[in-house]
Amino acid sequence: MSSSNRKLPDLSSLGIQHTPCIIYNPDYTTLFNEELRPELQGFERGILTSNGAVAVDTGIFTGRSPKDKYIVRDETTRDNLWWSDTAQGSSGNQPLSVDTWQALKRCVTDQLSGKRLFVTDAFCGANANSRLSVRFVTEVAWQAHFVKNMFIQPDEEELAQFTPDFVVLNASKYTNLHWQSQGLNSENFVAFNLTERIQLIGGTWYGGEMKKGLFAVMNYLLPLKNIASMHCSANVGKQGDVAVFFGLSGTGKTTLSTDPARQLIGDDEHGWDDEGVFNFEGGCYAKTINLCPQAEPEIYQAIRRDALLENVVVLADGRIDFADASKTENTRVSYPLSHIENIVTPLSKAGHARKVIFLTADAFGILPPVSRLTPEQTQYHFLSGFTAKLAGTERGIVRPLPTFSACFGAAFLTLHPTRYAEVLLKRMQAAGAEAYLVNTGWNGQGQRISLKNTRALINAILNDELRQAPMQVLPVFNLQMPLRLKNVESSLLDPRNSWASESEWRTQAGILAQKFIDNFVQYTDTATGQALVHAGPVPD
Ligand SMILES: Nc1ncnc2c1ncn2[C@@H]1O[C@H](COP(=O)(O)OP(=O)(O)O)[C@@H](O)[C@H]1O
Ligand SMILES: C=C(OP(=O)(O)O)C(=O)O
Ligand SMILES: [Mn+2]
Repeated sequence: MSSSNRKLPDLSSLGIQHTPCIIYNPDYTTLFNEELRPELQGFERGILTSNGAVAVDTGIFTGRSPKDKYIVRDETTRDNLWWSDTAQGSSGNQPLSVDTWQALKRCVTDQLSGKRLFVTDAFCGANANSRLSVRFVTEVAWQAHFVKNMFIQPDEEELAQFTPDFVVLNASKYTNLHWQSQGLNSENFVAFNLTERIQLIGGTWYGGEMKKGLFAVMNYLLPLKNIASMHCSANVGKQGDVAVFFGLSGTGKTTLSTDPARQLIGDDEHGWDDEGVFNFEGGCYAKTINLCPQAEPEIYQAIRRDALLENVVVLADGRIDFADASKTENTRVSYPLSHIENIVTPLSKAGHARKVIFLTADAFGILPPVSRLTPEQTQYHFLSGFTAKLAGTERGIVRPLPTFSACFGAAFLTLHPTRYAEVLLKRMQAAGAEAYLVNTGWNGQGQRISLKNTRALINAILNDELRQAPMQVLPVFNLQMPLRLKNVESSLLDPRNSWASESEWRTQAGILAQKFIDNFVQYTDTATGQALVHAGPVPD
């Protein structure tokens, strides 16, 4: 049954008792057979699709549930975490008492006791000196498959020496009926204890909680070691030129980093240390809504045996209807990096980044498709993290919602945003990196810029055409944008052209500028923050 002959892990020290059977580090064939077992019921059951990949439904939760996320407030975290209940802005880190943690842990370990369990050991982080050795315990086969796809798979030798330094206990089948008396948000919880180094999951089946959960843990550990921890994708060109693409969900990190002309490092979570940029993950998690084989051939072809589809509609003949959003807009596929042809191997790492691209999906039609940022604007826009939240990835978001998400990933930050800005700035300065803002969103007519045009703009950044292009300055936002580029129509470069008149653009730009200013107030209690205000928009 298990692909590893090693001694089975001891779960009783975690409080999990009477385990009749452990499927330990299952290989892909074992997982495939487990997921398709005909007796499986409900959300546990996989369906074989015509391209060879298994598809599952993740239940009521088809996205993360940020309101159900908690971190134990104790000696480890009390003074250094970015808590949700401080005056300095609002983070997603809701404090949990040690007592409630213990109660939740008991419920989770009770749920997992006496069950046939999947145990998966994997790394988070490509570098031995900063990676986490994570043990995932789940009842559900496809959850083990998800983490096998998304995290870095140890080789046989590494498995033989594997000692977990973080444990994820996933009790997605458990419902917490005591949530009200415990002062929690709902019967679902995603809870972290950084002293015990354990994540508990109850109620939600969404695999993204494990993926982004460990990202939040890396976001805690790495900046303390002066390593930048970044919500970005990354790739490297033939000359060894590394680019990172920051952006909130749906802005294009996965799509735009998957570029046949450049080797992919990773699509979502990276660190930047003295050697360069490295991936935390071993796989990609791509959106599949309206996936078009012509526009995104690499991702389309990655959907094959060993990939795991989520919440897609599978037709009677096994084909997938990628246009069907009836379960969710956030249909997904996870696959190991090896499903993409042009990747960095054997480790997903490369040198220092020369280009830092901030992806924003502006739903207001105000920001230019591409602009070049000064060092101050880089810090300002990194701390602001403006974008529109797209439907699907988070519970309750059904239409694009303008939002400011610090460091383009506030939901995953464990420390105050300025910590990430400081480390990134240091790394960028040392590498002589330049920053650009790329708007992958909508214009004044409500049309989204085409993938083809965004790709052309990204190429112009990466091949330095944009550096040499004649520039003009967009008023209000004071952004430097190119007047002409070879492979895109010039009129597209100035967002004002998509409005009926310049004055209409100006009116709306003023409204958006005010939102930036209101949001930035949270940073103006320090001299550094004060000094950055002038790098932001100035309404008329
Ligand atoms: N101009 C564009 N740039 C990037 N993505 C676009 C564009 N137009 C449409 N899209 C679509 O938007 C989605 C971007 O999502 P994705 O790359 O998964 O974002 P992220 O990885 O940042 O969450 C994809 O479904 C992609 O096909
Ligand atoms: C999986 C996620 O990442 P992204 O949408 O950025 O790819 C997420 O935010 O839950
Ligand atoms: Mn992505």
